[in-house]
Order: sequence, then C-alpha cells, then structure tokens
Amino acid sequence: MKIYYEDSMPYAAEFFADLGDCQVFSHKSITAKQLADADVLLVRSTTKVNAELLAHTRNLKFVGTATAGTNHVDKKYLTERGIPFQSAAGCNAVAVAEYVLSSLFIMANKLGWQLQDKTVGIVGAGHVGTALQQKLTALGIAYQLCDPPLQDAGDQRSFVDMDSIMQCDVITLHVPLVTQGKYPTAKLFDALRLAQLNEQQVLINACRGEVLDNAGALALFEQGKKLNLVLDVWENEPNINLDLVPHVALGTAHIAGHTIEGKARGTEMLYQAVCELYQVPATKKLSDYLPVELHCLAIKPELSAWQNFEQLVLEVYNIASDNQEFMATVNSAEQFGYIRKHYPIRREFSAIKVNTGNFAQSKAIYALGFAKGE
Ligand SMILES: NC(=O)C1=CN([C@@H]2O[C@H](COP(=O)(O)OP(=O)(O)OC[C@H]3O[C@@H](n4cnc5c(N)ncnc54)[C@H](O)[C@@H]3O)[C@@H](O)[C@H]2O)C=CC1
Ligand SMILES: O=C(O)C(=O)[C@H](O)COP(=O)(O)O
Repeated sequence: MKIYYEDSMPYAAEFFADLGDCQVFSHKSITAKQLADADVLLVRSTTKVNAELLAHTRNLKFVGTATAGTNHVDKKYLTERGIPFQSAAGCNAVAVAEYVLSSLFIMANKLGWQLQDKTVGIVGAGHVGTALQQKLTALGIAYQLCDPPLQDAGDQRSFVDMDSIMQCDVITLHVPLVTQGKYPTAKLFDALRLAQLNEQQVLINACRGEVLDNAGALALFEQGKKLNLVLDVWENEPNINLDLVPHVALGTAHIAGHTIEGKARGTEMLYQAVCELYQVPATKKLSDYLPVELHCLAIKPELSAWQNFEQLVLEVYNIASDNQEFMATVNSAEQFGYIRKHYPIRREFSAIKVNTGNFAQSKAIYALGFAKGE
C-alpha cells in the first residue's frame, strides 16, 4: 500500500509506518505525476485535492483530510471516481473554542468589559460551536446559537436567527464555507451586515476567511467605521489582504485549531479510517505520542474568581502573543505560511493540571476542561 501524506501532519510517520510504503510531501511542490501510484492520499487544508491533482492516479482507494473543514477537497469529483473520502470532523473543535475564550478575555480588557455581563452569539453549532457552548456554560457566560441546518434537522437545542445574533455583544463564526444551497455562508458577513455592528460589539471569524467580506471590512475601516474584528482566517489565504491587517483588533495566521492535540487528533482519526478500510486493527493511539504536560497551575487565592479564570485561560493560551507576532511580521504570503509552519507547541486545557484547593469555583475550572491537580 502506497501512502502519501502531507508534511504538516504531526505523528503521521509514527501512525502509518507499519501500514505501507509511506511518502511524505509538501503541498507546495506535490504534482499529479508524483501521486500516480498512490493508494492512499492524506492531506491538510493547504493541499487542494481536485481532478488536476489526481489526474494520473490509477489505484487511489482513499483520500483523507486531517482537518475539520473540507472546502479544499473536490468531494463531488471523488464521488464520481468512487474514491472514499473522510475528514477529521471535530478533531480541533476544543482548540478553536479555547482560542475564542482567550479572545474574549483579551477583548474584554481592551473594551473595558465585564465578560460575565455579555452574550455571545455562536453562528454554527457543530463541533466547534458546541465545544464553545460547553465552555461558556462552564463560566456562566450567556450565549445564543444560530444553526438553521441543525435546526431543520431537528436538533433540540434552542436556536435564534441572524437578526437576534446581530444583537449579541460578541458574534463568533464557526460555519463551513458553503457557496450554494439553502443556507450559504460565503460572505455571510458582507459589508452591509458589518456596517450594522456597533463600536462595542466584537466579531470573531475562526472558520473560513471567505465567510466575512475582507474588502468590505477594509472599506468600512477606511471610511472611519470602528469594528472590533478578531480574524484567524482571511480571504485568499495565504495571499491575504495585508491592508486589512492593521485595522483588526486581533489577527492570527489561521492557527485557532493548531493545538498539538487538535492537529494530531486529525492524524489519528485518518489512521483509524485507513485501518478500517484495510481491515487491520488500529493498535496505535495518540496518547502513545503526545508529550505529557508536566507543569501544573494553581488558583491564586488573592484573586477573584473571574481573575482566576482569566489567568488560567491566558496562561495556557494567550492570543495576544500570536497577535503581536502576526502584526509585527506578516508582510507576505510566504510569511503567512511561515508563521503557520513554525507555530509553537500549544496545548489544550485538558493537558494542564490545576490545583484548585478549596476554590469555590473548582467545578467551573474542570468544566472548562482543565485536568484535576493533586
Ligand atoms: N481556524 C481554524 O483553525 C479552524 C477552522 N475550522 C472551520 O470551522 C468550520 C466549523 O468547524 P466544525 O464546527 O468542526 O464543523 P461542523 O461541521 O461540526 O459544524 C459546522 C456547523 O455549521 C452549521 N452551518 C452550516 N451552514 C450554516 C449557516 N448558514 N448558518 C449557521 N450555521 C450553519 C452546520 O449545520 C454545522 O452544524 C469548519 O468547516 C472549518 O471551515 C474548523 C476548525 C479549525
Ligand atoms: O480543520 C480545519 O478546518 C482548519 O481550518 C485547520 O486549522 C486547518 O489547518 P491546516 O490544515 O491549514 O494546518
């Protein structure tokens, strides 16, 4: 079995070495001719999987993307060719939820807010939206959900429409890029909708850049409109509109899902899918490879509950650091890619133990996802 996997898949060699003849590739240089003998093709979002790339494949039996989003894969073409496809749905949902939580604390400080007084509008209540819902619930932060496809499908949670979402203090986008059908998401936040936001609201886009009109946002900024945008994803990545960057409140290089757990779970999920395809036992597991996080955090009794929540969240992931590097260095498509490829190891709350002592809100700390300390 000839397995081709993208070089940005952590632990791919460890997981797949025993399954076949493995060939690692870079999304920047892979060609259709190189893939001619592939039985299995495993990618992340930077490899565009389409008829052109697969033109010479003769034996291709499976295509997998170690990501949640799949808009880089021509799924219709794979169906026409009868090639099974799988994504890693939900692999990095917790990572994105923790990215949003970090953004909330940083933006609350920037805007002089009390986070506990605010309402968060979650657009897209799938894996990421649900993980975020759980973390907001842990902190008692109010939220509303908007997800018409899930609502139509009979999801019993309480949903609101976009008009209600537009009244929320924070709006956070977690939808796939959908360009057709009943509920398209392309340019869901166009210039008209962006113009409706007030100076105290925050809009977070951590799904796909094309869901928010970047040119429209820039035009509004240039007309003097004050928008509090937190952008992890940008139109036309990595060739983003650099003129937009200095206007946003927080900017990052599409790393919301890039905890080591979030990326590696994607690899593990594709390993399990390939084992199933070839009917071999999936003997390896992510915990065999993930480094054990040794440092342990503690509640600071001298701080309030909310100050403790903030210090724990920002100790594990402070978006301000990523924003600072992004603002200081992103000056080209190459640099956007460089930041992503050299992103430091970031852990999820679950990797970190917290000694809560007799802290009254211990339950909230563990509901946020932190591990129990001694
Ligand atoms: N920035 C990053 O690093 C990451 C970005 N993503 C992006 O975020 C998206 C969401 O991720 P997941 O929650 O894992 O996917 P998911 O597929 O579990 O959830 C997406 C939800 O959006 C809903 N939806 C679709 N159209 C909608 C519309 N017009 N209005 C409201 N809701 C709508 C769907 O019904 C679904 O429940 C992915 O498709 C991907 O593009 C995901 C992970 C990491
Ligand atoms: O899972 C998704 O969808 C994402 O957006 C991932 O964060 C994409 O990560 P890369 O594949 O671009 O490393």
